[in-house]
Amino acid sequence: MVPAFYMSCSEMIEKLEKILAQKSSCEVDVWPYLQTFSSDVISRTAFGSSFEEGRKIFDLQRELEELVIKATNSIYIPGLRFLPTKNNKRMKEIDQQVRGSIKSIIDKRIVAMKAGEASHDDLLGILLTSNYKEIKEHESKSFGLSTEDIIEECKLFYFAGQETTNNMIVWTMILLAKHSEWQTRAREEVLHIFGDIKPDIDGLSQLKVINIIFNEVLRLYAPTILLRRMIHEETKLGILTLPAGSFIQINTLCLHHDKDMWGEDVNEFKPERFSEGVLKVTKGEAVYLPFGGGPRICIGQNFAILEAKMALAMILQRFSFELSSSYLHAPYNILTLQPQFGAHLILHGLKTSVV
Ligand code: HEM
Repeated sequence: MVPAFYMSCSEMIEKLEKILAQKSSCEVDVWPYLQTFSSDVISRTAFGSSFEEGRKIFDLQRELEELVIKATNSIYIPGLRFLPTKNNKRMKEIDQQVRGSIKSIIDKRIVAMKAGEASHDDLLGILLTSNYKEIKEHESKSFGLSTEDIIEECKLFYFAGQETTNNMIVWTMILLAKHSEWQTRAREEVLHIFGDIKPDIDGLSQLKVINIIFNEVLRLYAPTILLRRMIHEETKLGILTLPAGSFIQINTLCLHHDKDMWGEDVNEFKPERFSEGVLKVTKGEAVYLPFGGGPRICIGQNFAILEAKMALAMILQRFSFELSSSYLHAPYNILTLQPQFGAHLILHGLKTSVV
């Protein structure tokens, strides 16, 4: 996992350094670079050796996501989604291409697995190996996952893990660009722990300032702002009685911006509120849910935090940054909470040469 984070981040840094070239500073919209970074991380961890094929699949997934966003933003006409419009045809085409490509990777892996050659250290390898064992144990294909299930798992992994994590990193960069004192503190911590060497897992787990910065970023700009639940039995909630079968939505954004809970400075960026831990500030109440809660809590939260720490540590080692005058602050929620017009920052190259 960590080598995948490092490799993908090095590629991103290289591109940013090329833009800076001989200049000491320049304006860059960092948002697309962060999107490619988190997408590459997921391709590498999901498909390992089949990374390049995975990357193509995820490019298609991203195109599909943009078409879904376009459809969501247009006027709702009942039944429109069944008509053969240009958008609908392309969405169908992409879906078929994605399924075909994942299936071809799976087929190749199964052949390699049977010949004892497949790698087991990526998501696909782990899924296929455990599935193979399950089917073998029960001597029946009705156990384990079908190829369709595995395709869906790979797609879910991308949707759940890519956009959310790059949202978190992009809002962190925007907030640190705005609050230079926290950017300085974060960089001091990174340089104190890693100096100019490559970040490793032990060092990443020591990053305390960056931890509280992430907590505050996830409070102010939680990437997933709605949690959905179906109630299975009649439930009392305060003065309400909710019948079985009710569908409820919990708005994380409202919880995270509740003055009664967080105080008058609720809308301010103050990472120090988390300095004694999440439990202390929430007093044990379920009012901070960036990763959801209960049995369906996000399974990728540690993955996401580690990935974001690697990215931020490497960025802070190489660049300082501030908001550009062309940055427009417009958080908008389309599947996840994104900066609508990108993240235009002025990057300044630092003189550290990291190995
Ligand atoms: C900052 C990054 C992330 C945020 C804010 C986030 C947030 C969430 C939230 C709010 C949920 C719903 C939980 C609930 O209903 O209680 C969720 C579910 C999920 N997340 Fe994440 N996530 C992030 C990163 C990731 C990553 C990197 C992965 C995979 C590598 C991932 C995989 C999943 C999966 C598979 C689920 C569904 C779990 C289930 O239904 O049992 N997430 N995430």
